Amino acid sequence: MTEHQEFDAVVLGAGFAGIAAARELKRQGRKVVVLEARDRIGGRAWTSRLGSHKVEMGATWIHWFQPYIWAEFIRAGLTLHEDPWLPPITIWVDGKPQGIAFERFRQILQDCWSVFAQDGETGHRMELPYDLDSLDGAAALDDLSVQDVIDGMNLTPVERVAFRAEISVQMNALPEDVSFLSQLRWWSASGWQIGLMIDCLARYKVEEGVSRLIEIMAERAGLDIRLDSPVARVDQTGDRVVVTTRDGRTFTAGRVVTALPMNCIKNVAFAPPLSEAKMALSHEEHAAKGMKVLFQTEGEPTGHAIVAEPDAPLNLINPIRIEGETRIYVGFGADGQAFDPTDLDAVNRVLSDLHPDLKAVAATGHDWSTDAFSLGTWHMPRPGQNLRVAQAFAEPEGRVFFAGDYLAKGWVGFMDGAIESGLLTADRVEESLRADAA
Ligand SMILES: Cc1cc2nc3c(=O)[nH]c(=O)nc-3n(C[C@H](O)[C@H](O)[C@H](O)COP(=O)(O)OP(=O)(O)OC[C@H]3O[C@@H](n4cnc5c(N)ncnc54)[C@H](O)[C@@H]3O)c2cc1C
Repeated sequence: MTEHQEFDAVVLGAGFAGIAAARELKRQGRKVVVLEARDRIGGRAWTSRLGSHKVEMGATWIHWFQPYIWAEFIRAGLTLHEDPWLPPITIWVDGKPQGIAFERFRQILQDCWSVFAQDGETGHRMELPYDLDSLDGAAALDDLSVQDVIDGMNLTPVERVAFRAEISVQMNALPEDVSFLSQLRWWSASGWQIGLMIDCLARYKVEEGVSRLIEIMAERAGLDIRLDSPVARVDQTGDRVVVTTRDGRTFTAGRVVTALPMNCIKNVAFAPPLSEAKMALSHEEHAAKGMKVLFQTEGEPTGHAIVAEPDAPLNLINPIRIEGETRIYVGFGADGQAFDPTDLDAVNRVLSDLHPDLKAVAATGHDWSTDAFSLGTWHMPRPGQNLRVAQAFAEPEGRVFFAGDYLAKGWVGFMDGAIESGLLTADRVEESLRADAA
């Protein structure tokens, strides 16, 4: 193909960060194009189906504590769905299942989190979620792993399983692979209370689906989006940047917004090359490469919630929709390769090890970790990566700017953080385009 076009800005990636950035720039009167590798927008937010039921393969839950996504949800005029609370919980401790009441489970988590994040006499370890720069001893907190801190806690066997399982679900990774600071940031953003944190992370979702939400954002802005357009190269020459797709089309602009997942940046050739610090982070990747499976059961009298150690193929399952005799469950595990979530037999082998009465009649999921356009699930910094990401991506590289869930000041690894980053980056791009004209 020989297509060649001129723009004020080219945005790479049509996830929430890219769509928010493109919309903002278009509102400033800029000529913008969005180049998206997939045949749909939304990136890691993708509403699909399990039989006749709508399910979220990626991003799901939103909350009014997440100001950017909440504003979009309200403006879009969509409907809130509340997921049911946990049914009777079975927790696996020392290889044996035992029942635990939800209130007791929640109290264990609150107590463990309070010790973990050192509230009480010494105050919260991180008071201001949006202010990493002024956090005393941030580097030392970032260098610790979640497991390093758990090792210093004096936990009973039940507490240990409950806390490690819950925090592994949040991280979609093992506790030894994730920075302590990553989880302090989440705890701080959700008001230092377990009830609020559960509400923020896994209670309310968009009935029509997150795909519909981002489609409304793009449609209302009238964005020029080119699907099936994976970007191969970004060349900065003089005062222009030339973006080349894998099929040879070129798009020239004054600025480029790279709104790709951090893990995918390495797969685009930049000339001049990006800083070593940026490339090193993209090659190291963040830690979340876990499992999300959705499955359907029929005719269960009460339903099940199951909690197991992080190294189990699934360490938390819970029903998220009940319609008559039908239950739709979600399950999470730290290893995205543990089994194939689209293979019903494989799913049922895993479920039967967790509870003899659990049998799925349909199942689905998406392998985000080997998907070349995500290479992971939600952004989850490894030890040391929170500060390194903030430093490495603080400045653009010439005319190439960066946005994504990994660059949020607040909700890192969320749709909210992706929008926050897209908006702030668009402001910086606009400022620099105006400086050109001055
Ligand atoms: C299983 C799962 C569960 C999640 N649960 C939640 C949740 O409940 N709540 C929540 O808020 N968040 C959740 N998230 C996280 C959320 O999906 C992300 O934080 C957010 O969608 C990231 O937006 P983004 O724009 O930064 O990146 P992305 O959505 O990944 O967008 C980047 C875009 O770049 C495209 N791209 C990649 N490479 C190229 C290339 N070479 N050329 C062109 N385009 C390219 C991709 O296809 C993609 O569309 C979840 C994610 C997953 C995977």
